[in-house]
Amino acid sequence: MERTYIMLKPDAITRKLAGRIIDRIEAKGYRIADIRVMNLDQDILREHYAHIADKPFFPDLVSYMTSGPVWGMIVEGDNAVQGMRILIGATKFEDAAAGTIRGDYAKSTTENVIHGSDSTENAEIEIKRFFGR
Ligand SMILES: Nc1ncnc2c1ncn2[C@@H]1O[C@H](COP(=O)(O)OP(=O)(O)OP(=O)(O)O)[C@@H](O)[C@H]1O
Repeated sequence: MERTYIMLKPDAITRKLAGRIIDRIEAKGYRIADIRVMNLDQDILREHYAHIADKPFFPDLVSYMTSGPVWGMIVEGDNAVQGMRILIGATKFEDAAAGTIRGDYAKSTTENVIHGSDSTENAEIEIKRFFGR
């Protein structure tokens, strides 16, 4: 059993896609072990996105991620980290395949609906960051 940190981003919530996305996660056999509605601030985003904080698109990313609440989730299952990344699809909007969550719903590379941890190590760091455990 593995766990990963998944976050439905503000556009997923305002566009009322959360139910459909959670359906796909559960249909794949994963379990939502915890869920939390949060409003993120600049400080936590600087920490979470430290690897891209110097990129030119970072200010747009912060205004997008603070534009409304996000739903943070702990998702559990076999190979959950890699499996969720496959279900989510590519970061680049134009590369996200049809049938993946981003391929079907993302409107741009920034407004891309969902986040998933990229390694088991980062999953544990992110779960601690957003759930404190
Ligand atoms: N070239 C870009 N232009 C605009 N926004 C970008 C770009 N690259 C990344 N982003 C935004 O920053 C987020 C984090 O980028 P990262 O490179 O960590 O991709 P990711 O691991 O697929 O995404 P996430 O960490 O959200 O799961 C992306 O999900 C996207 O919202």
